[in-house]
Amino acid sequence: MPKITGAKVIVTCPGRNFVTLKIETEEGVYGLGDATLNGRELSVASYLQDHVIPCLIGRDAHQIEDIWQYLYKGAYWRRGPVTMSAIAAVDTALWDIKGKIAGLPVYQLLGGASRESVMVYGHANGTTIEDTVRVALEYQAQGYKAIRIQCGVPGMASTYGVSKDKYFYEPADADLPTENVWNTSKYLRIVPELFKAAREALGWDVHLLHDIHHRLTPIEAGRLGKDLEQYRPFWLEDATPAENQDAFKLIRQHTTTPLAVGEIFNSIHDCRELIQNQLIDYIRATVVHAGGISHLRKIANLADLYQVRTGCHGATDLSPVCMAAALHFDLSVPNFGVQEYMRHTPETDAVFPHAYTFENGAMHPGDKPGLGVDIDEELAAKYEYNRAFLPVNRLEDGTMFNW
Ligand SMILES: O=C(O)C(=O)C[C@H](O)[C@H](O)CO
Ligand SMILES: [Mg+2]
Repeated sequence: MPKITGAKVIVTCPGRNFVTLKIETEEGVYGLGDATLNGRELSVASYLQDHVIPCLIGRDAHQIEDIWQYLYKGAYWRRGPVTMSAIAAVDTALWDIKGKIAGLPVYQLLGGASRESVMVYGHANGTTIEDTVRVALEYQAQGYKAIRIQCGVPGMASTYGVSKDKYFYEPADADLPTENVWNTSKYLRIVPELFKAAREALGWDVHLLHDIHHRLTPIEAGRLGKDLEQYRPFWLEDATPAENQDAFKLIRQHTTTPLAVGEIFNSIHDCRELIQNQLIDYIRATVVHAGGISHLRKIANLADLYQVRTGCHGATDLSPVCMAAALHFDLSVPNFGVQEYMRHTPETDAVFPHAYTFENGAMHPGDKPGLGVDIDEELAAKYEYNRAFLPVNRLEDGTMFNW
């Protein structure tokens, strides 16, 4: 049996911080897991270093489910983003090891390919509607079949999803949280205009997505969903904070616009009622924050019973290790919807060489044994950790709000 002989946590910052777990076995086979939690990276690094790795040594790397249950139930203090990101990293690394030993890409271990490739969506953003539509046309020209559109709001200095850089979006932008300011009514006026212009320019054969990023009340989300129905959005994401899963009942009463939620979920319990009551259409949970491949499969299996499809989170703060694992999952899962794909910078790609590819709006994980991703530890060591916080958000009167 492939006994675990060691494990290390590699923190590197090629433009942004990433936390990677590397698990080694006595046969010399090692596996990688992404453990990056944007703005709280060192919490997960410590959780792994101080509370997980000592418990892994000597275990059979093939026993993925038993180790998962041990780390989940053994913690006593269950769930939460730090714990579940740490468990995710272990789970992902063990699937990597199992694939390498079997000589198979991980998707083959998950039941094989259920499709030729994985449809992805890119991020078109701009300070004005015209800017955003112009960038969306560039994505369409690159073959993207699905494009997220986010534009600036007149009268607001900043808004979610609009960055200086057109391709590399990194919200964790300062050593202490940047303070953003928000105005819902200005936002609600511009989004229908954005979709109108986008449909006129791009036509109807491309999927258009939008991320509200937790900033509306349920009734405001119902109104926006209704306003946008004529433009057929593929989904409205994070329409309202989802701690209260019942809140989505109110949105559902007012609109048929599809709803996606879950990038900040870390276990099946965060979305069970949303799925069972068919309050959402896509579940955004992903490998790195929702307990790894093993737990994400359980979420997807529940979702499949209710015709809810996957739409895994894939922002730049999820490392290429997570992207590789997500693509193996996406290729195999029966109720696949779409995969988010925010490109990483060349520096990041150099630290994490990988087999996955993009072509004509779709991706494939490749057929290398395991996940098909590696880490160049020497290069990673050149990029020191650099503390960076996600912004916070206040209303114009100073009230603390949702970022
Ligand atoms: O990619 C998305 O849909 C996001 O909402 C990006 C998040 O703001 C980002 O991952 C936070 O670190
Ligand atoms: Mg989002």
